Amino acid sequence: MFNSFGEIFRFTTFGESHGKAIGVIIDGVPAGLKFDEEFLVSELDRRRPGKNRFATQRKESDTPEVLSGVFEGMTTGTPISIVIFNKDQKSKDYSNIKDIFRPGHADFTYWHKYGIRDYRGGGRSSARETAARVAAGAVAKMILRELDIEIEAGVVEIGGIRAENIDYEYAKNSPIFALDSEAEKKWIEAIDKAREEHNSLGGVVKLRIKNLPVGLGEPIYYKLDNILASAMVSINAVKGIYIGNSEAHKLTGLENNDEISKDGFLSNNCGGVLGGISNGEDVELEVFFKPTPSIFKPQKSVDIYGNEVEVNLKGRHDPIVAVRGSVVAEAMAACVVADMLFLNMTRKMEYIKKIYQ
Ligand SMILES: Cc1cc2nc3c(=O)[nH]c(=O)nc-3n(C[C@H](O)[C@H](O)[C@H](O)COP(=O)(O)O)c2cc1C
Ligand SMILES: C=C(O[C@@H]1CC(C(=O)O)=C[C@@H](OP(=O)(O)O)[C@H]1O)C(=O)O
Repeated sequence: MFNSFGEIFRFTTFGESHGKAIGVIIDGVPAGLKFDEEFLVSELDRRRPGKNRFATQRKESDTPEVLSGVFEGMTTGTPISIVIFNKDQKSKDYSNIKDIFRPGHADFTYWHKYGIRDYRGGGRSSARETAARVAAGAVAKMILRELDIEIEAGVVEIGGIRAENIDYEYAKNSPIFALDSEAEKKWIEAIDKAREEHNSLGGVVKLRIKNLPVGLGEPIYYKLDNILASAMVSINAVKGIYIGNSEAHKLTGLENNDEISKDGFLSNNCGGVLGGISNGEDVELEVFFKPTPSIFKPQKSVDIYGNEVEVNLKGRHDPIVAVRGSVVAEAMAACVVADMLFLNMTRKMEYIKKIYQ
């Protein structure tokens, strides 16, 4: 596979935003891993909608039910399936846009591709699906924890306002996962203003992976940065990523190169990846989210019959996607790293010999 992930640790999600349930089936988890259900619940809680005014007001508890793959608190090596039942759909809110395409959302492309569309809350294209990804990410994190690999993320930019001081600890208790307490005040004002004006904002998430060994990633077809990029851009509303210093393209070679001493690298502009392979430094990236497409302002569009119409939306929507998106980005990074670790093992004779000794 050239540009995707899921060679060994892989998952499939299912379900629609207003259907009965959403869920995930995870393959490739080794047997004998302690399954921390409390942690799974807490990860889903970090992403869940309806928690505060910075998120959609849809109220879902996102309580997971583990259906398979776990016995007496341990993984069995068989597929782990997790289901989350939808509780607060309010599908009627979407009846007036049943035949109309929302600007910026996937309604137009789904209709033209399939000729049939679950219009209730965007169906499969709704980021409700990302709850299932966070469940997969929680399982990946359970594996990574055993190896002291940690993944942290938070918001570094909202509405064009950039953080000046990055503090990952601060983000853990911020209602908007802000990486900077000063910027947080300005961001909250900007989000409140956008909500009052029935508009939305975009943002950037910064993410780091700590304690990775040197050597994860393959030289051409399965580069660590390539696969991280693919995983991140697969998240709804993500339009790009940057590996390492996002100002690097403005620097000279001398400024940008990370010099090396016998104790290690003297800087980390490369974001922990050289030639597609981890170099042992923190892997750092930025993830760019567009503004939420569903806004409460009249906009021009067409219906499925080709008539020009004015769109007026109801429903409940995030005033900014990047905030909850930061939890989804962490989950996707965890899945990529778990997969890369297992792949790395299968590509080294010394590990394979150890397993068969
Ligand atoms: C966590 C999260 C929450 C989102 N919430 C909303 C929302 O409330 N309303 C909306 O229109 N889009 C929301 N989106 C974005 C849409 O799902 C996305 O823009 C849409 O599927 C079209 O895909 P694209 O933007 O990648 O082209 C959210 C995305 C994420 C990651
Ligand atoms: C329900 C969630 O977020 C949803 C993401 C979303 C979208 O279009 O992406 C649209 C809104 O919901 P609906 O699908 O009902 O239109 C959000 O509330 C969730 O994250 O669990």
